[in-house]
Amino acid sequence: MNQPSPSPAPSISLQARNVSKSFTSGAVRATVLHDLTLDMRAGELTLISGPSGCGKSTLLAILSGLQGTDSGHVIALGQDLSVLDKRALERFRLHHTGFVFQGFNLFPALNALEQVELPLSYLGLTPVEARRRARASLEEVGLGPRMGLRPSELSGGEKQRVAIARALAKEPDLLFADEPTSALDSANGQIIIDILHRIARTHGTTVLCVSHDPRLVGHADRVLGMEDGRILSDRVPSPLSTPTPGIEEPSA
Ligand SMILES: Nc1ncnc2c1ncn2[C@@H]1O[C@H](COP(=O)(O)OP(=O)(O)OP(=O)(O)O)[C@@H](O)[C@H]1O
Repeated sequence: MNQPSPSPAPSISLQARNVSKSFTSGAVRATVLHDLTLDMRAGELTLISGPSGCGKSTLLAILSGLQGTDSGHVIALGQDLSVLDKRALERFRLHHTGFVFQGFNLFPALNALEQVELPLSYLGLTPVEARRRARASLEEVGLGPRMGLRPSELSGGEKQRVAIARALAKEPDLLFADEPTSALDSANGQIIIDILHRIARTHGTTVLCVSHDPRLVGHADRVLGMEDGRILSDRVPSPLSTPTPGIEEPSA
């Protein structure tokens, strides 16, 4: 009799190898990341948590190729980012990464559908395909009925959902979120982190989220505890038993 085949191990999609980073301010040089080595897997939401100033945003910026390392390497989707020139790095980010920030970064004059469509033109999609993807992404974050509204007509949580749809519509392999819930109340923060979690699961995206909000911990697949530029803990949190209100699981 055939044995059922074991489900494949999630693939490692993003690696930091002995990454160090320092900043100089006046006469003082401070090391912000100390020789960090990490592996992140596709299909998982990894949360980096830790106190203010411990180096979370710097780590996210380095892992996403926005900043370079002083020493060590970042290998993203098998590509060593340190060997890419500026142009190649920009192409890599355009085609493989999505970003969500604390401040939403939306254009005041554009409605939700236009916000999501705009960056897709840089990917060379036809207007028809861009519109299809933008609509699908907005539906996925629960904003189908509100895609004609401008930022001034949306709540903070809805604005962040537009920002997530904008990142998602690019179909990125790697999705980076820097404090995506810190401008939101607790209920909206949970909705946002659960959407990010669901994107990881349903699209196989590697989602890396940086936050100092301890309420998000139970919503991640993996939590890295950071202090003073070092990862001090790496754990799988206990799953939450109650679903987040306001967001339904997709049927497929
Ligand atoms: N471009 C820069 N120039 C000088 N110092 C910097 C620069 N970027 C970050 N730092 C310093 O590096 C340290 C870590 O900053 P970082 O923003 O990575 O921390 P964080 O954990 O994300 O903090 P927070 O939770 O407050 O956002 C801080 O002391 C910060 O002042």
